Amino acid sequence: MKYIEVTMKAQPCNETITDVLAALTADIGFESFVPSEEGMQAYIPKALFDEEALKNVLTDFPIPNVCLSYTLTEPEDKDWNEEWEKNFFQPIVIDNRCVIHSTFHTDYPKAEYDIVINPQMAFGTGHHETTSSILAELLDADLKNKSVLDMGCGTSILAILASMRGANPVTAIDIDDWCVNNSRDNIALNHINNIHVELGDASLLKGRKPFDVIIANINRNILLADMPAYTACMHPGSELYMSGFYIEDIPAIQEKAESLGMEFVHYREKKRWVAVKFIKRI
Ligand SMILES: C[S@@+](CC[C@H](N)C(=O)[O-])C[C@H]1O[C@@H](n2cnc3c(N)ncnc32)[C@H](O)[C@@H]1O
Repeated sequence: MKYIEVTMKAQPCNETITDVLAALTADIGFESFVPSEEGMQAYIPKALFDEEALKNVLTDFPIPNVCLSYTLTEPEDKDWNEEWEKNFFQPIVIDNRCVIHSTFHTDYPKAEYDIVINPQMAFGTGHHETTSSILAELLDADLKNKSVLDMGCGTSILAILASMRGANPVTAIDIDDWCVNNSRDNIALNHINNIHVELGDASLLKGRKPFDVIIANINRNILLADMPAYTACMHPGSELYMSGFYIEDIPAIQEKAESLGMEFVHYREKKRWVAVKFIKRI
């Protein structure tokens, strides 16, 4: 898949501004973000790129007195992958229990769960706050023999940890064929054989048997739109973990979830990004 690289400059520039910029551009389809001192580079599949939507995000930027500009390039897939792997992906340890590294890392800490990810263009190395918060939730959850669905699986990092923690069977779904292929590679790299990967969205869930646990790290608007499809394949007691939105989005997410018979359990916050846990009651 061809990606567009957009270099955005903000004046002034700080972490809050790049976080808000990442959240707003994620809502219009951007998938990967690399902050810099002057702003950030963001990546979007060429097929999804809508320059007018980008201009609107920059024009309507909610933080006052920020001057924003952008330039576009179309990087070669291979160059981008090599660049990203060399410069941006360092091994990461979650809660002292789970290490995530790539095949090109030789020196990384040992941990109870050792996950190998070659992310290429897919989202999900454990570095983003949303991924690490859900990984931490999965480390705390009882997943033994539970059926798990990972919606918006990206690299399938969450599905892989769920499987390592005893979940069975595991289904991983992503709307992006690059992520589906990358998931299959990562699942094989980790010698896992109970994750079934599918290309598509929430419409694939119609008529499915209930899952014991559903994980969805996507974004606020997609979660609000797709939550009815998720809860339609849950039973009383099923757990739903969601991330990809900010702390101020919790009331909207909670209201929707409760209208679908879900009970709020708790949330985790990292740099204003949150992961929430719900249990289906009816
Ligand atoms: C924020 S990434 C999360 C990746 C990974 N699960 C993680 O936690 O790091 C969101 C993923 O959702 C996928 N996605 C976007 N819209 C979707 C939809 N409607 N249904 C399923 N997947 C979707 C994107 O392609 C992307 O891989």
